Amino acid sequence: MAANYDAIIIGTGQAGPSLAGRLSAAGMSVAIVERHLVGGTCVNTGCKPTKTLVASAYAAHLARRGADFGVITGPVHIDMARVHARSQKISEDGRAGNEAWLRSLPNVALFFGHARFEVPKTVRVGEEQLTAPRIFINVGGRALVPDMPGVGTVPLLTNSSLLNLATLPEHLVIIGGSYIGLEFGQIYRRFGAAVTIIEKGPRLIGREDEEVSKAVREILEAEAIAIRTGAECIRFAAHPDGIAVGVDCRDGPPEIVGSHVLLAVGRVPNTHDLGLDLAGVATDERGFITVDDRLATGVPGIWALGDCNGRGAFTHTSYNDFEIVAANLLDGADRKVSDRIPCYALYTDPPLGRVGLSAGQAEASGYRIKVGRRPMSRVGRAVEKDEQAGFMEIVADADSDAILGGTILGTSGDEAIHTILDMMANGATATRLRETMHIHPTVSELIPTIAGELRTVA
Ligand SMILES: Cc1cc2nc3c(=O)[nH]c(=O)nc-3n(C[C@H](O)[C@H](O)[C@H](O)COP(=O)(O)OP(=O)(O)OC[C@H]3O[C@@H](n4cnc5c(N)ncnc54)[C@H](O)[C@@H]3O)c2cc1C
Ligand SMILES: NC(=O)c1ccc[n+]([C@@H]2O[C@H](COP(=O)([O-])OP(=O)(O)OC[C@H]3O[C@@H](n4cnc5c(N)ncnc54)[C@H](O)[C@@H]3O)[C@@H](O)[C@H]2O)c1
Repeated sequence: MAANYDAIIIGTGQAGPSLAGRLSAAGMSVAIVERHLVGGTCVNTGCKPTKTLVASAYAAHLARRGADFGVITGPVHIDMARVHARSQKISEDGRAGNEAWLRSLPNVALFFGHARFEVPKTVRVGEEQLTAPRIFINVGGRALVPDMPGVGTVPLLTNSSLLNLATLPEHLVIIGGSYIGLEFGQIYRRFGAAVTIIEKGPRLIGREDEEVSKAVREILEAEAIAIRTGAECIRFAAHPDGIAVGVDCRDGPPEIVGSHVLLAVGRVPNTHDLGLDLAGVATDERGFITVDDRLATGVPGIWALGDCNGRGAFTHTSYNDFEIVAANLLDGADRKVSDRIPCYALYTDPPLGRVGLSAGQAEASGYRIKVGRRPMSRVGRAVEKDEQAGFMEIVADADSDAILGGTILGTSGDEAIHTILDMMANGATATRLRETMHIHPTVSELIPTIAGELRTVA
């Protein structure tokens, strides 16, 4: 006999649990299913443990730089067991908190097991058959392990298995020069490992403008992280000293030998084993569930939220998906994915905060733009903290004065970028931004100044 609910949620990532909370508060009965750890990627193998490691790595970096600030310390040692235990504890506390909260919700049943559709409104979890008129899919994704030569013949790490390591790799070779690769690369270099980042594209974080890629590369190279871009013939083989990574067919040493190798070449959605065909739910060629602007699939009563719908790949986009679906279902709203302004941060040190269009993206979209830019070496707060790497940039429409986007690669860039985001969300012009008084001394206080220095790009 099938157990009937008002709603079924598959996955406890960044959208599912909050949605369970809203549906429960609205008086609905909810079954929420998790096959592994409550909290999903962000809490267990993503944001939370990595940002904890970023904080430990920053502490190590600052300790080594003590003399720059007149603070004389002894030699710096990293206790990897403690570093690891700290990140695990913060992750575990997050998971336990999420799980306890879910269990406390009235009319919400938490099932552990792999959920799979049998027909459009019925899901099987082990021996249980669950039925509901509304089903929300929040199954997230996992690390992509491409079929590169040598995969399967040597041990390769992903973000999940690297986070289980409580010891320091002697030489960590990272394949992929984007978010995961760059964050882990700087973290482990600061813990004392030799680090090589290998990117197949011509530059790091290839979605960003060239100036950003170049500045990030300089920041990492200044910490003695080796970087190889344009690596076209990546292959793996066992080596007496670890793992040999073939990196090039053209120039540079053709092979790099590492003690450990991390694959950071993107993510795949967890949609292949959900029985989506039995439910009639369509996916694209990469496995992302096809949704409309309100996150509904083509099957009435089934929605997809978070990384599995391909409309975002961040914790905040998944959470925003929850807000959109909940507002439309329960508050009579008409919220859409296309209403949100893209924003994200890369947690290197200094971090990269990004919102809206970059200068390159705005030009490619056909805008006539005006741009203001200032190096962090001309931002008082950055000078006082002696963290002067990077730059700040604002892009506006030269015709309408609308703010199109911003980039802050610099100390506190992940926070200060919200100044631009919130102005954009309110439809403010660059002139309004220029006229808004900010607090001294902050990184954000230079944003109005830059808005006053916008120059039209010929
Ligand atoms: C190393 C790393 C660092 C990151 N850092 C950041 C960051 O700093 N900031 C940021 O915004 N984003 C970051 N991200 C991305 C962020 O973690 C994800 O975008 C976010 O977790 C996606 O959430 P989600 O709700 O889509 O699903 P997930 O969090 O992936 O959760 C999906 C859940 O569904 C479960 N599940 C899957 N299939 C089934 C099934 N058939 N039955 C039952 N349960 C199932 C899974 O076990 C999982 O618990 C990072 C990611 C990684 C890998
Ligand atoms: N700070 C954050 O918000 C944060 C942090 C970590 C992860 N994430 C999320 O996790 C997702 C995955 O991150 P990611 O860095 O793995 O993927 P990504 O898709 O951002 O980048 C993958 C990189 O690997 C390169 N690449 C692909 N195939 C390759 C190959 N065969 N050899 C060498 N390089 C190759 C690509 O050119 C690209 O630079 C991102 O979409 C991001 O949203 C976010």
